[in-house]
Amino acid sequence: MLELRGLTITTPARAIVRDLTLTLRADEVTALIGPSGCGKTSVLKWLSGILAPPLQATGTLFLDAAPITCPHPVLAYQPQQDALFPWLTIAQNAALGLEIAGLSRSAARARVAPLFGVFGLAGCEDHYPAQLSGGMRQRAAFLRTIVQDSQFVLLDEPFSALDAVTRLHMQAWLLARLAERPRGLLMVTHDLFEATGLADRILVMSASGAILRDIPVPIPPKHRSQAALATLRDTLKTLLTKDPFP
Ligand SMILES: Nc1ncnc2c1ncn2[C@@H]1O[C@H](COP(=O)(O)OP(=O)(O)OP(=O)(O)O)[C@@H](O)[C@H]1O
Repeated sequence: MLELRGLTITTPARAIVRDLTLTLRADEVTALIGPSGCGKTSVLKWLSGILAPPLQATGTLFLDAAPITCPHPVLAYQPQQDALFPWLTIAQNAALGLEIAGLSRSAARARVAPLFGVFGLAGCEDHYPAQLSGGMRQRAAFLRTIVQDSQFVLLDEPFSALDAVTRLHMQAWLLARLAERPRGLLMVTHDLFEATGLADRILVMSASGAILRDIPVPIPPKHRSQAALATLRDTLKTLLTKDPFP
């Protein structure tokens, strides 16, 4: 279990996140939703250890009740921008996280290779990021993140650049993979269909940077239909539109 206690993030002008506390279970998908600019990305950046000045933060993170500092190998992070290295090929980019974690180059390449076809990237292994579409780059960045062994995965709008059909394919792949090997996911999304379709719990942030609601999704993923989730989506929409701007 990951427990974040008392996270406050400030710019030189104001507090954007205020005394935020949340827990992530190692086998649960948590969606983090909230108005644009309320601080969702900043929370993920802090958890991944890359929150940079002028933003300042105080807060404490516990892994199974022991304090840890970030970055920490238990957490993998996919930023909102794909952050692929432009001078590396897609195969090199995809394998990078595994190599940093200590796998040999050949073992890392062998681990990522089967996923190029699954993610619609077959034939692009030796291309550079600039040669790919935005959606392809986002899938390559997702591949680089999800192949890592970290028990917790932070995803910042991981499918936002994908067309509707590809997005459904990637979501179905992710659910199937999580059913095989449960992991703790924290996923920022603006898509209420995505949040209700994938998550076990939905955290709603307020415009003032606090957790407004922690809402369990009571239906197991394989039994979720659009109709069954409509009421929950309406509830979320109401919460989000009440206070739309920070
Ligand atoms: N480097 C920075 N300097 C000053 N303010 C910043 C900086 N980075 C972010 N902010 C401010 O912090 C607030 C939270 O930004 P953040 O990106 O975390 O929000 P968000 O909820 O992820 O937004 P969105 O949903 O639009 O991606 C915003 O008001 C933003 O302008």
